[in-house]
Order: sequence, then structure tokens, then C-alpha cells
Amino acid sequence: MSPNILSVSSVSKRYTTFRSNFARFRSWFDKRVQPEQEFWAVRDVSFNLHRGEGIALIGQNGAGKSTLLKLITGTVRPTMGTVATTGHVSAILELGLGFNPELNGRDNVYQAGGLMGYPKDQITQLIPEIEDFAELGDFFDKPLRVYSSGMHARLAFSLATATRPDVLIVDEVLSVGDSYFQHKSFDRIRRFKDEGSALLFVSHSMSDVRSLCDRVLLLDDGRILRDGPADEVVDHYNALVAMKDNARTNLEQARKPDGWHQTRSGTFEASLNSIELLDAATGNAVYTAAVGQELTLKLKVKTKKPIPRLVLGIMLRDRTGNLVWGTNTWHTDQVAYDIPKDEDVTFYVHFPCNLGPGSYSVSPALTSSDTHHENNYEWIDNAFVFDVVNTSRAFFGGTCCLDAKFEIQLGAV
Ligand SMILES: Nc1ncnc2c1ncn2[C@@H]1O[C@H](COP(=O)(O)OP(=O)(O)OP(=O)(O)O)[C@@H](O)[C@H]1O
Repeated sequence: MSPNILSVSSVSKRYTTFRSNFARFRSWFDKRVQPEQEFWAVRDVSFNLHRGEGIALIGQNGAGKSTLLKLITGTVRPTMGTVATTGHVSAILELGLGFNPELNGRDNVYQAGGLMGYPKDQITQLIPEIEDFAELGDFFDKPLRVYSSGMHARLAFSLATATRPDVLIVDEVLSVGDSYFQHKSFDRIRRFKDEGSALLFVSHSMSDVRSLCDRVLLLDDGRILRDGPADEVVDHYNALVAMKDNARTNLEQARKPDGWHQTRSGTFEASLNSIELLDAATGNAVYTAAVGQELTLKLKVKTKKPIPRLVLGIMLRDRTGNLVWGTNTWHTDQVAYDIPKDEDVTFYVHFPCNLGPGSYSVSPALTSSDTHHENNYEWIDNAFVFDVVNTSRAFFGGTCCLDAKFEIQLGAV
């Protein structure tokens, strides 16, 4: 493992509220003046970040993610514990932090760049690259008060990544940018990681988390609830979100011998008995499918109590956990109504294997509507895994087989 670039040791942050500012002031000198309320936003958090590693902090609103980032960047001081970093840390936290709305983009780069420790002549050297990357056009020379939030994000990201930092800290800020700029930013983040930068990333987008980070810390009530590989912790988090909405929900996790991590949650009032992938023509079981092969996914479900409305959802994900395709029988207008207790229900999903070569997982969910928030009967991440090989098409990359045809014409058309 490469050396630590950031060490967070037993860090806690307590916020206190006093009856008045005067009472807070008095408390500095008089120990008898106690706060009206105290609140631990971060509790005993420890982890190390290594060169080239990407760690995401995830968790529900108020879990303590932003506070932890502020403790790491030094904007907020820990009540207990220590944070140690080696090298240059660049953070893109709250939108436009350190920017002046009355100054234009260019002057803000000088001002905020100066606060980041860049000498003026270095900023002058970096300005063309920052202006070019931000792609703000004439807005670069207009006051920030006329910027949209996406424009702020463009300026903040371009400045924070003008030189490659040893640790890059990115809060939710990129989520306000348009998808063109997000792609461009993610490419730059990936390149920095490949060149040795470490990334600390906060996002509510689980696909962004999976695509940028190898490791995920799940925060809950200021504590680290899980620390592990992205697929495992994100699935745990999704199951927890479902549990918050469904009181009687259970949660089980296991790593299977093939390396895939399975998370099963729900009330299990309706649950999956079996899942098979079949060749559509012969009905034979398929574990390795050919690109273009006609397939049928067969799922047998048993009810343990009367179910007024049953919906099957299917998610197909690639090896890195990114969603390739997903829908449910609510959207296809095939809801099954009034199913009695102890009933067998069989679902068939027919599809051509228009996928690229690689490994894929199927995650079924049994619910009562288009989301799992109302009733999560059962949700199994990675319930079935299969491979796809290319035996009949010219070489292509990616997870999708478009069967595109090239046409070439010489001369003017
Ligand atoms: N300055 C402060 N004074 C008092 N409480 C605070 C302060 N800053 C944050 N908190 C509280 O600390 C808790 C953690 O907040 P934090 O912003 O770190 O959560 P978060 O996980 O980043 O949430 P979100 O996803 O909504 O951004 C919240 O309950 C919040 O109200």
C-alpha cells in the first residue's frame, strides 16, 4: 500500500448553543456558564487516505460529511482528535467559498488563488488554463453576482484543479454543474488519481461514487457505520435508506465465492425463491451468454402474506456497479393485484443480450409501486451474475452492443 497522505485520528466535533452570544462569551472565562445544548456532528472518526486512492463519504442529510471535510481542510477545528496531511491539499467545498460576488471571475481567481497560497505571478501563468477549462466565455470578466450556480462550480473547480494537488477534496459542488462539465471534471479527477493524487469525495450520487472511488465510508449520526469497498458499502447504504421507510425491514450481507457482494433487505413478505437465466429458444440455463443471444430471466416468487400490489423491479449492473439498464413492472403497466398468502408468482423477462463483453449482475426488487419507499418486500443486490462473450460481432468496447453500421463514402456528397 502506498504511504498515507492524510491521517484522520479519533476526530470528533461538538457544536454548542448558548442562550445568547453574551452567554457564549462569558463561558470562555467562567466554567459555570454551560451551553444550552450540545451536539456531536462527528464522533470518533479515524481513517487513512493513501496516494492514488479515492474515498467517498456517503450518508443521509446531517450525517456529518461536510463537517468532516471542514475538519480535514482546517475550516473547522476538531473538539478532539487530530488530522495530519502531507503535501498540497486542494478543496472545493461550499460553492464559491472565498469568492467575492462583486469581483469578476478573473479577479476572483487572483483573490481566491492568493488565499490558496499561489504567488501572483504563478496565478498569472495559470489564468489561461483556468479560463480555458472553465469555458465561461465573456462571463469570466463579469461580476460573480451574475453567475449561475453551475458557473460558480466551473470557476471553483477550474481554480482548485489548476495544478495537481496531493489530496483533492470535492464536496457536492459538482452536482450543480451541467453534465458536460461534470464529465470534463470527472476526467480530470481520474487523471489526477492515475498520477498519484488522493481523492476525498462527498456525493449523494451513488453512480458518481462508484465511478470515482474504490473505498466508501458510510457515515451515520457522525460515526463511521461502514468502511469498505464501494459496491459493498453503497448497497448497504441503499438498503438502509429502504429500511428507514419500512419499519419491519431486515438486512443481510454476504460476499459470495465468485467475489460479488450480495445485499438482501426487505420485510420478506414476498420473496424470491429462485432466479435463472435461460436461453430463450431451448430453455437451457445460461451462465455465459453470447452478444445478441435471445435470453429469458425467470424469477419465482412466493408470498408469505396477502400482497395487495406486487411490482418486480430489475437492475442490470456492470462489474463496477454502474447501472446498465433498469425498470419495473409499474412502469410497464403490469402490476399484479391481490395476491393471496402462500401463492407462487413467476416473472419472465425476455430480452436480447445487447450487452458488451464482461460480467453483469442482476438485482431484483419486490415492491408495491415504482419505488421501494412504500413497501420493500425484498431487494437483492447482485442476486444473479452472468458473463457475456462476443462470438459473432466485430470487436467493440463498452457495455452496450449498438449493432451500429458504418458507411463510408469517398468524394463530396
Ligand atoms: N455550525 C454548526 N452549528 C451547529 N450544528 C451544526 C453546525 N454545522 C453543522 N451542524 C450540524 O451537524 C450535523 C452534521 O451536518 P453536516 O452538514 O456535516 O451533514 P452532512 O452529512 O454534510 O449533510 P448534507 O448531506 O445535508 O450536506 C447536522 O445535524 C447539522 O445540523
